[in-house]
Amino acid sequence: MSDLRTDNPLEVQIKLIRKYLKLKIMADNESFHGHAQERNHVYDLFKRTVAHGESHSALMIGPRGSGKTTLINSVLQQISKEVDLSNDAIIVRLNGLIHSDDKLSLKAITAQMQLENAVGDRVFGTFAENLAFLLSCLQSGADRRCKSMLFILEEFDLFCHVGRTQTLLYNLFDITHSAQAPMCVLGVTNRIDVVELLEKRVKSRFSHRHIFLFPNEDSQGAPHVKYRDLMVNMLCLPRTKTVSVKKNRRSRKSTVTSEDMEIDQETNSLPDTIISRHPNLQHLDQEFVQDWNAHVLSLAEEQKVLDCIEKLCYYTVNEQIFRNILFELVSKLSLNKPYIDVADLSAIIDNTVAPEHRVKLLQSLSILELSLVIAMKHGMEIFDGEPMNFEMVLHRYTKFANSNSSTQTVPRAVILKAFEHLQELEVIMPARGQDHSTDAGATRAHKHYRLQALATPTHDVTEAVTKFKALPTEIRHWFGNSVV
Ligand SMILES: Nc1ncnc2c1ncn2[C@@H]1O[C@H](COP(=O)(O)OP(=O)(O)OP(=O)(O)O)[C@@H](O)[C@H]1O
Repeated sequence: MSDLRTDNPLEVQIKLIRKYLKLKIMADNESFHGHAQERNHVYDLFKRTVAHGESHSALMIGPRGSGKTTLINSVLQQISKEVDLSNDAIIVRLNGLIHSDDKLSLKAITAQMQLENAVGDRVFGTFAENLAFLLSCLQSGADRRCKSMLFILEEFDLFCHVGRTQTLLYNLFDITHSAQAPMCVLGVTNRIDVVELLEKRVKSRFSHRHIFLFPNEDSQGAPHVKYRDLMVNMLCLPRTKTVSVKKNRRSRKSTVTSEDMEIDQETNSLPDTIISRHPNLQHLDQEFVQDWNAHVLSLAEEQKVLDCIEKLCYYTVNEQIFRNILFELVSKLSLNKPYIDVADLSAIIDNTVAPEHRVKLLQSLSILELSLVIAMKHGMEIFDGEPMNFEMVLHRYTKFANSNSSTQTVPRAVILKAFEHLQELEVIMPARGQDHSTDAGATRAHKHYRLQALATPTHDVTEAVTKFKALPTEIRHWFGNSVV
């Protein structure tokens, strides 16, 4: 409430709008749209497990930010309204990034099943024994009915990583395969080849049920039109009934001359769970809401907005990135700027995509990698843009490092690794005639001697070095003085 203490009613409303929209864009991880078939599939698996005690396993595969987790949350939300989820089932969520070995996973499973006390000081011979004990603890009631288990394994590919035993997966899939207990194991990943990572014994117990979530696959029409509609639904504020926006008397920018335009009310409002945590949001003035919605609709009609979104879609169709853009846009709202500015949208999209991307990539390099880029830039300046090989770059870098007592000496193998990483990132690329197998000489040449050229414009390197805050001063000086 404290941030709403101001006398200016317009300012209060803008703050409320900003807060509401920020929550809607970022904090709402339950409202899912599209992919009805895939969603039904997951719903079906979970519902059968919880309501009929069946056992299932499946993998959900889709690129980053395609809404995999949101889909699962929305399904669980729906099922919780239909059955008593908290009493009939236990949901265990594991993440391959956090639960990096079987011991940690088992600890998390025990904690999420609330069986720490039951386990106590007990020592188990094998992983399977431990898991069987946990499951037996769940059998309750006169008929020894077992609670259903929903295992959601995020970053599933990391559970099958090289050097990691797949005991957890083996045991979970074994339970679903032999239907020992009502259990659904759902692995979530962005690696399409994930099944290839499974051990033979694990693979044979997996149901091979795949649920793919590819952006745009389920929608007709161009992605930028879909995103434009998403923008309208994200930015519009909810009203009690289906919204009918007429040209508003106070909306200076509104170009909506049409009769009524409808806003999809289902995806438009925040879930009650979020609203109840922020009671202030109910103080939104309906007149402001109407005015704001008219503004958003008029924005969506502008050709420039569509062009900007089309440009973004050319580079990426990741909804998470699009939401980040909307979030930044909403954050700019203030008393001096009560409406969304198309110029801001354009600038944010430009910042998100090229050419700033290259500068950001350079800034994300390690100090050693950036030093090699600088060494290469100097070398190419001296030799009139001639490409250089690893030995030449190494020579320039070592010369600088030796003349600078504060620069750490790095083993040659580490420098070579950094050089190869630059190649992978395509910051440097094989010089012409070096990249095709037809050039037998070049392919036969040892990798240390293959000629490489800087693939990034030098002004990008200059910009990256200038803006690189953590760059040691001597490297900054070296950059400005190629003779060293
Ligand atoms: N179809 C969708 N419906 C609703 N929100 C979506 C959808 N697709 C993406 N999002 C939004 O995009 C963001 C990322 O979604 P989410 O975390 O579910 O993706 P993910 O596929 O699980 O990503 P990761 O692979 O990184 O775990 C969230 O803010 C989510 O609300």
